[in-house]
Parts: sequence; structure tokens; C-alpha cells
Amino acid sequence: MSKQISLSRYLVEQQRVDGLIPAQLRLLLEVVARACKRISYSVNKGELGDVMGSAGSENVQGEVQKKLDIIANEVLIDANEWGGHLAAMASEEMEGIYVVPNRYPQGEYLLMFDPLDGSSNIDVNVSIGTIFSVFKKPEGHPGVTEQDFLQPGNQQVAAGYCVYGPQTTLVLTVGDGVAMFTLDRELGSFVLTRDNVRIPEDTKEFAINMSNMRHWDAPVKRYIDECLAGTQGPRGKDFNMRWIASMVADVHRILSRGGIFMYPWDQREPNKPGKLRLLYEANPMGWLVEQAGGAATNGRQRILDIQPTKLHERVAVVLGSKNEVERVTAYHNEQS
Ligand SMILES: O=P(O)(O)OC[C@H]1O[C@](O)(COP(=O)(O)O)[C@@H](O)[C@@H]1O
Ligand SMILES: [Mg+2]
Ligand SMILES: [Mg+2]
Repeated sequence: MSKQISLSRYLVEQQRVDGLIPAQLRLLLEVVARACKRISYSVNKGELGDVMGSAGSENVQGEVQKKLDIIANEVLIDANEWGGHLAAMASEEMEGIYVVPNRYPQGEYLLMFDPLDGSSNIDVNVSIGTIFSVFKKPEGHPGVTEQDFLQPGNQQVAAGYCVYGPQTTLVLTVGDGVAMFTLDRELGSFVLTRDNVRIPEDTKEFAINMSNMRHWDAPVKRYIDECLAGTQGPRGKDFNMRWIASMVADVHRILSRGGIFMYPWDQREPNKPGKLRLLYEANPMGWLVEQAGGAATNGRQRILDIQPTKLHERVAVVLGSKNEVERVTAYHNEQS
């Protein structure tokens, strides 16, 4: 039997052998992974634990919070605040940033997360997840401010997600490709199950919420119409469709077998650029996809090059197989 590589060992190798990450970042990622493990156990409890249903509150974005949204947020904060690796955290579920209290040692990293992605799937036993992104705190001033978090995604030093599905799988990049680790519940540790993940450049599978079709912009409608036309249409091939409504699960499928994922701007809320959040959804997913050879744009420009202007900024998202993302982006740019 070949030797199993745990997440801890993988990270030590990234640090020691390849010199890719400093020790502080390695320890931070270990803590995030530990928190994901705890969230995974809560998810698995389902109706047996008090984790299902609404919490009866709303987050800063006006979305109803589920109990698991709050539990996952607390688990991530509790696990990370005392480790000494972080200066502050930001989350989908918190209006402002969470500065590490000064009773704990201060670190140099900033952690952003969507503690529970795919909340509408919690109560129906469908895959959900946690998404995270790590930056370094800019130097040159004491303390930490919200402004420090407003860095473009190309400055990320680590990004990943954990999908709570039939298996719990943690997917990670530190800028040296994408690796996947499956939680072995008997060992209680994440074990490397796929390294050097690659997304095929072409695909016959798209993911978009088709119920919004009447609200889409012309380039998105054109792209999907051409896919739907199948072998008789300009693409000359039949396409399949998937929509899980958990970004983590849709992106995990794309990293596993290719495809294109879109949550575009639409006319329902014309003043918002999109539904998904730039800092803790689009940026980490965009970097993972690029690291696996795919592409990620907002329909016009590379997501990782967008300069954020606020913590909970929204963005249109087109990501996945490179040639398809480039096609959708070209359709938008032709329009402009
Ligand atoms: O229900 P819709 O409009 O199809 O939206 C689905 C999208 O919303 C999200 O659930 C938003 O994430 P949250 O659950 O973290 O708010 C994405 O994961 C998913 O891609
Ligand atoms: Mg989300
Ligand atoms: Mg969420």
C-alpha cells in the first residue's frame, strides 16, 4: 500500500522542502482545517444535533441566518483567534472585521471566510461548505483596519474550501497548484487524495441558475442559447447542465471534471454587480480555478485583478474551463 500523506505532512513539505510557505501560514492553515473538521461533525449530526433550521436572525446582507451559518462562524473564530497567526478576520456573517483581541498574541495574516456556503441546502441534506482566503496584513501602520482587507485577489497567500458532501474534502492552494484532502474519520485527519488538480480546457457542462434567464444580460443569454442548441447549433455539441446552488459543490465538480459556472449580473438587482461576494467567495474560488489551469472573470475582467472597495462587495462570476470562460468573456467585451 502506498504511504498516505496527511494535510499536516503536506504543509510541512510545502514549508520545509519547497520553501513555499512560512511556518506561521502553515500553522494557520492547520487551524482552519481543524475548524472545518469540527464544522463537518456538526453538519453530519443534522437533526440529531441542534444544527438545522433558521436562527431567526439576519446577517448584514439581509439574508436569513441558518443555525449552521452561526455555528460555523463561531467555530472558525474560536479556533483561530488565539493561535497567534492572525491580525483579524472577516466573514459573510459579520458586518465589520473581527480584530484578534489583545489578550491573544497578534499575527500578520488576515483571514476571510464564508463559514457556511450553500445555506439553502442545509436543511435538505445536500452538499454545503466553507470557503476561505488568506492575505498578509499590509505593513507600515500599527493595528488593523477594514481597509487592510481591501486587497485584490492576486495578493492572496492561501485559499481553499472544504466541501461537506458524501465525503468531507478540503481543497487548498498556496500558489503551487491545487491539492485535495479527504477527511478520514477513523484517523481524524485529512489525507491527500489528489494533487496537481487540472481542469480540462473544454467542457460540455454548464452551471447556472436557469430560472433567472429572463433577467440575464445579452452575452449570457447568447452563450446559454448556443449551448442549448446542441449539435444543431453553432457549438456543434450537446451540453449537460448542473446547478447545486452551493458554490462549493459546483466548483468542486468543476475542479474534478471540468465545466463552467456562472452567477452573472442580472436585472433583478441592477445596481448590484452580482450575487456572490468578491472577498470570500469569488477570490478564493477564482484563484483555485486558475491554479488548476482554468479561468475566472466577472464577464469582462479577471476576478483576481479587481480592486475591492468594500468588505461585502459583490461580483459577477464566470469560472471554470478556460476556453468556455474566455468565450463568455469575449461575448461581454464584444457587447461593450
Ligand atoms: O439560490 P441561487 O440564487 O441559485 O444562489 C445560489 C448561490 O448562492 C449561494 O448559496 C450563496 O452562498 P451563501 O449560502 O453563503 O449565502 C452560493 O453558494 C450559490 O452558488
Ligand atoms: Mg456562499
Ligand atoms: Mg454563507
